[in-house]
Amino acid sequence: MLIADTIRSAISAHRDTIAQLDALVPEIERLAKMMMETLERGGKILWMGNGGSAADSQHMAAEFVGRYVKERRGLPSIALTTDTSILTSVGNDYGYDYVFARQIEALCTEKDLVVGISTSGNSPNVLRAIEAAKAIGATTVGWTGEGKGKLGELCDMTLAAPSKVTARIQEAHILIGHILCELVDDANTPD
Ligand SMILES: O=C(CO)[C@@H](O)[C@H](O)[C@H](O)[C@H](O)COP(=O)(O)O
Ligand SMILES: [Zn+2]
Repeated sequence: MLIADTIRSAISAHRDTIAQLDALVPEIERLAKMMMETLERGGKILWMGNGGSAADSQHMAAEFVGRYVKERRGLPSIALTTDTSILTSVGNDYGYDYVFARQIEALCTEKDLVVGISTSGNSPNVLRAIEAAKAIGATTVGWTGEGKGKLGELCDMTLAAPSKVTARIQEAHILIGHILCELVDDANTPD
């Protein structure tokens, strides 16, 4: 394929995926309300994922703790993907499947909302952490691709980006994340 065709093909697939997000408006609105309720009751928002979804987790926690656009108080949110000492010790001593679950056990309360980001919906370390969060009584949310995977069966709610391609799914996830930031900003700033 010509290089320009590869570029156009990626842009076109991205556009198709993003265009289909209109169907998710009610679910995005529902998740925004769940996040606002979590923060109002003194809970925090925890994020996890692997690879690009680890980067998304960190990106989202930074938007909450720092700021998105508007000036507002810092909002409690933690990416479970960042502490290399925890990740390597838990990975080394218990196995990679437990790197997020152990942090959930240590940090999560029933007031919290836990977001597991997995394009396949089947990453074992994310699944184990969601199981741990459910055992604690926290609210659980999955961001997946269109297949939803096992995460879709486990979580209280799932946002399934309408694509089977990891990169396109990730691109939809970060748009959804930014929309959520805007809604949470609006709820935490005076008119
Ligand atoms: O960013 C990408 C691909 O775009 C990769 O790093 C990707 O996130 C990794 O392969 C992940 O391990 C995939 O895991 P998951 O989304 O299926 O849970
Ligand atoms: Zn990627």
